[in-house]
Amino acid sequence: MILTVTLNTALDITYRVPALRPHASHRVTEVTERPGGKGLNVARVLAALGHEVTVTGFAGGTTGGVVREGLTGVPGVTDALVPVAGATRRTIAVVDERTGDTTQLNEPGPAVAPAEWNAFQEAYEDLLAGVAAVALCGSLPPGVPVGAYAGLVRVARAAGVPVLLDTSGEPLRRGLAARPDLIKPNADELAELTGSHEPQRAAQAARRRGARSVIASLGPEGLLAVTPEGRWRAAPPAHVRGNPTGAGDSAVAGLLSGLVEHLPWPDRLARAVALSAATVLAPVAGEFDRAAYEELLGHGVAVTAEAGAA
Ligand SMILES: O=P(O)(O)OC[C@@]1(O)O[C@H](CO)[C@@H](O)[C@@H]1O
Repeated sequence: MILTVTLNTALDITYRVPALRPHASHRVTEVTERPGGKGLNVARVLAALGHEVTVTGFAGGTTGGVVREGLTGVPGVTDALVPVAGATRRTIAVVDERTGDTTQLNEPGPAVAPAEWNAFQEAYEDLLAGVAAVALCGSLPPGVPVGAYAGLVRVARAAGVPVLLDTSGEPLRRGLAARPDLIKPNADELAELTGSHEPQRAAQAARRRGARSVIASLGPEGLLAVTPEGRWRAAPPAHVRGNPTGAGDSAVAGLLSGLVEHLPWPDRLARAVALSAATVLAPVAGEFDRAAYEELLGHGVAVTAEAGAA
């Protein structure tokens, strides 16, 4: 069993428009709605790979109800979301059909009361018993303390559960000090965290600040892994075009599944890159194209060792 935490769950709404233009009114040609927030995306991909997953975090209001309803039909996913009085947020992705570019608008999320945050922390401790790994994913809703992830990392480590942290900004900075096993920042998040725009150097700096392993996602160039066991780059065969929403979450699912299956790093990275690219190729944001995934895993992804000590 794997646990994913999404404190700021979302109802992800994707609009397709012929062309997105500022100041203009648009006719939406297609609308899709699905349960979102990074940890829920990670959970769906893990379940599709055959893992049993429990999801927790907060859900409330009508949107929270829609999110929970949407999870009921997903085999392998158990809903352990904690109720909150405020309404779960919506996020809007607007896809420009002409260019394929996506513009993302994320609401802040519900205000979480101190009693609700305490209830979550109690539930989290109970859920950690017996899980093989936990992923802490995404932004924090208002009211949740900025050091929340640091606390959740500490509790997981005390319980002996490997912990992956996928967030940004101050919550990431504070979370690092609690020494997570793995972080998966993108190049911008890593630069913001460390002040270095050179991914190798920035990843090493993030390790010095507390992360055991750093897997930097470099967009179309794939992943850079800096770990105590070595350094690797993993890249898809060619530039993959499509909607990148959820591609990072699929990479997290690949890394986490590889961790609990005790795969060697190169295999974990190949899986993460193949899943990520197959998510970009899928027509619906946050889902992956299984045929493309298998094809990429078979021949497509190149994993190369990098020189230098980890
Ligand atoms: O606001 P956050 O929590 O950072 O990101 C939320 C979000 O944009 O990330 C996912 C894609 O990675 C979407 O499902 C989701 O709505």
